[in-house]
Amino acid sequence: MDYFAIVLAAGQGKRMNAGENKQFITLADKPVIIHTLEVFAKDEWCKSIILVVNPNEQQRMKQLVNCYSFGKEIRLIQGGSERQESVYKGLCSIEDKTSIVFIHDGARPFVTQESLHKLAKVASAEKAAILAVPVTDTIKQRTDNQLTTLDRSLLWAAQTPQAFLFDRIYQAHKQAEENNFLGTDDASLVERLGYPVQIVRGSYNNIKLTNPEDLKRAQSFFNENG
Ligand SMILES: Nc1ccn([C@@H]2O[C@H](COP(=O)(O)OP(=O)(O)OP(=O)(O)O)[C@@H](O)[C@H]2O)c(=O)n1
Ligand SMILES: C[C@](O)(CO)[C@H](O)COP(=O)(O)O
Repeated sequence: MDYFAIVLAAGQGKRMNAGENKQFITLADKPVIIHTLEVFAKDEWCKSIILVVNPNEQQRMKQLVNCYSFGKEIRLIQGGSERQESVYKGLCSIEDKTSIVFIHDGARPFVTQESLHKLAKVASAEKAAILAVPVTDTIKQRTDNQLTTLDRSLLWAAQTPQAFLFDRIYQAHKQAEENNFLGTDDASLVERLGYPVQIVRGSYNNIKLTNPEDLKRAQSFFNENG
C-alpha cells in the first residue's frame, strides 16, 4: 500500500490575514507545516514526501524543515501561482509512474494515520479516492435572485488527502492544463474525464486552516489532544 505524498505549502494564506504564509504559524510549539509533515513522516506506507513551496520562501522552508528530524526524504520543489499548478509541478517531479500519489494541503494538520490507511487501501483498489464528510449545514444555491435548497443527503464536503494512481491524476492534470480548466480540488479534474472517484469517510476534525477563526479551533484541538 506504499504511496508518495505531495504536500502543498506554496499558497499565500491571504484569507488567514496573518501577514505571512499560514504554514509558518506556530500552533502547539510547532509551525503548521511541521505538524502536517510529521503525520506523513510517521506513516510507514509513505515512501517519500514532496513538499511544494513558494519560490520566495524556499530558503526559509528549507531551513525550517532541516530543524526537525523526519526520518524520511522530504524533497522541496517550487510551486505555482494557483494550487492546481503547484500540484501539477509536484506530479511532474515524480519519477516512479506506477505508484499511488497522495495530494494533501499543508494547511490540514489534523489528518490521522487511520484515515491515511483507509484512503490508501481504497485508492489502490479503485485508482482514485478522496476523504470527505457528509455536509451538516443546509446548502443554498443562489442564481440571480432565485434561491434554491440542495438535497443535503447527496452532499459531501471534500477534504484532502486525495489519492490516485499516478497515471490517472497525471492525465487529468495535463488535460486540465491544456483545456485551461481550473478546479478547486484534484478529484474534480478526474471526474471531468468521466472516471469514478470513491469517497472514504474522513473526520470533521480534518479542517483546513483557512480563516483566522480556524486557528482558535485548531488551538483548542491541540489543547484537548495533547
Ligand atoms: N499556489 C498555491 C496555492 C495554494 N497552495 C496550497 O494549497 C493548500 C490549500 O490552499 P488554501 O487553503 O487556499 O491556501 P492559500 O492559497 O495559502 O490560502 P488563500 O487562498 O487564503 O491565500 C494550502 O496548503 C496552500 O499552501 C499551493 O501549494 N500553491
Ligand atoms: C482541496 C480542498 O482542500 C478540498 O476541500 C479545497 O478545495 C481547497 O480549496 P482552496 O480554496 O484552495 O483552499
